[in-house]
Amino acid sequence: MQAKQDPCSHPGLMHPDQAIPKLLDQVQPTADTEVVQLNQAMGRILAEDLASMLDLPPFDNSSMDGYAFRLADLQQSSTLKLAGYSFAGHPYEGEYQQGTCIRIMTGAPLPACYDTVQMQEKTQADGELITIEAPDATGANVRGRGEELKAGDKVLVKGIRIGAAEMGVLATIGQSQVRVYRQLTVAFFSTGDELRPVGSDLAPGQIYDSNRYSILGLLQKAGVNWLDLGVIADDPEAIRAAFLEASCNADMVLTSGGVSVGDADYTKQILDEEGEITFWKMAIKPGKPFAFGKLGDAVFCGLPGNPVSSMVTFYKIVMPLLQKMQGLPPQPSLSVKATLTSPIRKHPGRVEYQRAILSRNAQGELEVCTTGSQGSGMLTSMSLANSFIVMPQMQGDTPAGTLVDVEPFNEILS
Ligand SMILES: Nc1nc2c(c(=O)[nH]1)N[C@H]1C(S)=C(S)[C@@H](COP(=O)(O)OP(=O)(O)OC[C@H]3O[C@@H](n4cnc5c(N)ncnc54)[C@H](O)[C@@H]3O)O[C@H]1N2
Ligand code: MOO
Repeated sequence: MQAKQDPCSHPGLMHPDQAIPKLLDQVQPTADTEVVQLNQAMGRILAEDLASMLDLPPFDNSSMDGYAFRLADLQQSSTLKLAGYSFAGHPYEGEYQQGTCIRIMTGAPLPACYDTVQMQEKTQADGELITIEAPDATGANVRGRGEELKAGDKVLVKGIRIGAAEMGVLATIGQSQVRVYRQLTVAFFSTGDELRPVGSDLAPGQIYDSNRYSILGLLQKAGVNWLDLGVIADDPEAIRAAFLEASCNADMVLTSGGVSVGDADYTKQILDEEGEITFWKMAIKPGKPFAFGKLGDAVFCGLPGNPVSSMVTFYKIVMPLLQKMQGLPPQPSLSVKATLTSPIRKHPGRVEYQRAILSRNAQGELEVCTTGSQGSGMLTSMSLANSFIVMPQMQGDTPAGTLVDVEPFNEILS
């Protein structure tokens, strides 16, 4: 018997693997850049390749608290005479004398002509006479000038997002300012007469506007400015006015709700009049009625109103669009195979992103189960999950024990 088709699917809906690259072709990376102080650079996208201005480390130095000496001197005697001190920031400035050693601290410059360091624990001090256990090789416990990087070596490449490690690397190479791409602005509004702001009372038939907050969270993770246009009533003129304001002030106009076929679903209709819808509906669950287009110079993305649909379409479609517009290269998603521990119910027709918990069993093998009911209004299915099970478009019901594709959430969703 043939599996029953997904009632929400219909022939001609494009597979996300085909549709998303087509949408990506319709947006361009910003060309605008600005210079920011290093302490403002976290999360920004680097707009230039950067080479080190210095050797790293900039001078030979000790990796241990101990004594510096010439290894050859230890062949004459294992006891050397203390000739001076080298502290981090206060190098030894005397000359090398045969048969001597220098008290040296971690990070302190290795004095010229001394070639090796022994850690304190492998030495014995008797006044100024230091007995040293010979290390295996010349250069032991020495971090050589330029061993990490030579001046002129490329350190960071254009198009990376500056994270905590990059902040440190930039400081290490002496970069007090950095050129980054302009931060994009995304204008957001939700539509729906049933929506009320959190903190207010609910009348019968009303619900809280939760998408505003889940989408705000995602936009913050995306590293863009957020222009909040609030909740717009299901009124064509109010939606039109919001679109016009948004398109004048933002690189992307993002909306939630009103993209399906209901009597009050005006978002798509008004956008058709004021701008251009170039794409509507793909074979994805949840999120089929996702809409895409242009509004003036801004890109338009219409997220379906169902709370899980809006998050999934943001993650799978809007996020890669924003990444490209920000100047980031494509960020491939990680996929692993895991064994289903409970059956999955699915109609053939759309690729499904089932919210799931990925873990390792006692044998160390990857296992996965769904978070339970998968209704696209059930936002707790997202908050319980750490991954998506990605079910192929024409797959039907799937028994426990099947090996399935799983995409662990990346930093955007965690
Ligand atoms: N006859 C059909 N009906 C529907 C279809 C279809 O193909 N034919 N598609 C369904 C699918 S799939 C989806 S997804 C939804 C999307 O509809 P809209 O984008 O028009 O969204 P709304 O109708 O405005 O809302 C849907 C649902 O989500 C709730 N919602 C909306 N906004 C918010 C918000 N900001 N915070 C929390 N919850 C929100 C809203 O109350 C509705 O329950 O259409 C199906 N229908
Ligand atoms: O595409 Mo919808 O998100 O299934 O409810």
